[in-house]
Amino acid sequence: MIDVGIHGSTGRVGRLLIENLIKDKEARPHVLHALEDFNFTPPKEAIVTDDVVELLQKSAVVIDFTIAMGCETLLENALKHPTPLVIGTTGLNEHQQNLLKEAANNMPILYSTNMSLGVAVLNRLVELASKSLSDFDIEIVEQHHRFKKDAPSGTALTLGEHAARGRGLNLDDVRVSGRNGLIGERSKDEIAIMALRGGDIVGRHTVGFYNDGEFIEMNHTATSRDTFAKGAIKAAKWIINQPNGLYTISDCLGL
Ligand SMILES: NC(=O)C1=CN([C@@H]2O[C@H](COP(=O)(O)OP(=O)(O)OC[C@H]3O[C@@H](n4cnc5c(N)ncnc54)[C@H](OP(=O)(O)O)[C@@H]3O)[C@@H](O)[C@H]2O)C=CC1
Ligand SMILES: O=C(O)C1=N[C@H](C(=O)O)C[C@H](O)C1
Repeated sequence: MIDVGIHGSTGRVGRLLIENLIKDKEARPHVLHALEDFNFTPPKEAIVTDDVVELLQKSAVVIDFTIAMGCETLLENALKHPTPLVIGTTGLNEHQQNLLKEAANNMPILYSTNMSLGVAVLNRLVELASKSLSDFDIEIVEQHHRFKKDAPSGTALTLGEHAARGRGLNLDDVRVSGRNGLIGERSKDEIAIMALRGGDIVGRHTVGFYNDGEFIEMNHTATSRDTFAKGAIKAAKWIINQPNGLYTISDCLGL
């Protein structure tokens, strides 16, 4: 039985991780890290703690769905207490992304801004389309629920990175985050990533390739957060058998 630790246990995804792990035959929710009280009843046999070191020391693998600062704390402590990690938290800044790469020298880490198979495939399709449709303008729109704290979504940024890579570009050099006022004509290489927030949208991403006389739009819509929880649990079972390094859900899915 794989003893799974959850960082972000009281969250929207954390709760689903617990619910799925309770039903799992190979893994169990063993250590639940929580800063605030649960708004549901956690499994009585699980260890509940606010100590991230205890979380790392008593888990065979830790799954993190928190916020960027929480993920940073986990990574800093994991450097001293190496443990296989599955990280889904988005909105990581440059320092936190570098910390992730440093930690991956000491333990296997799977980091994905989206744990669904559908988005993993969409990333590959976007990179191919970007390369093949070299004269098409690329625009990305993401839609999420009103509670989402970071923007644009990590998924949208990853899609943008694949689109840029398809044209030999660096997303940081060509990304447009908003348009307002007399901004002039659109440049050929720019890739816009726009965020919409409202309601209970789980996650919807549209990548459009627009040219004179025609356009293509590729869309992924998540209709249940369970998709992400199931993907993360699959990743947790996989990462514990990997050598130290930084992996994505595509590695786990064999894409
Ligand atoms: N990769 C993927 O497939 C997906 C990624 N995500 C990402 O996962 C993250 C969480 O999403 P979601 O579950 O909706 O968010 P929630 O706000 O519902 O949950 C966040 C969790 O993090 C905890 N937390 C907050 N601050 C800290 C901290 N400093 N240290 C430790 N824990 C902390 C909260 O605990 P408390 O309530 O006690 O403060 C809560 O349990 C986001 O970054 C989101 O973008 C979401 C879905 C899919
Ligand atoms: O916050 C969310 O809900 C989600 N966040 C992830 C992201 O930022 O891409 C993944 C998914 O879209 C849901």
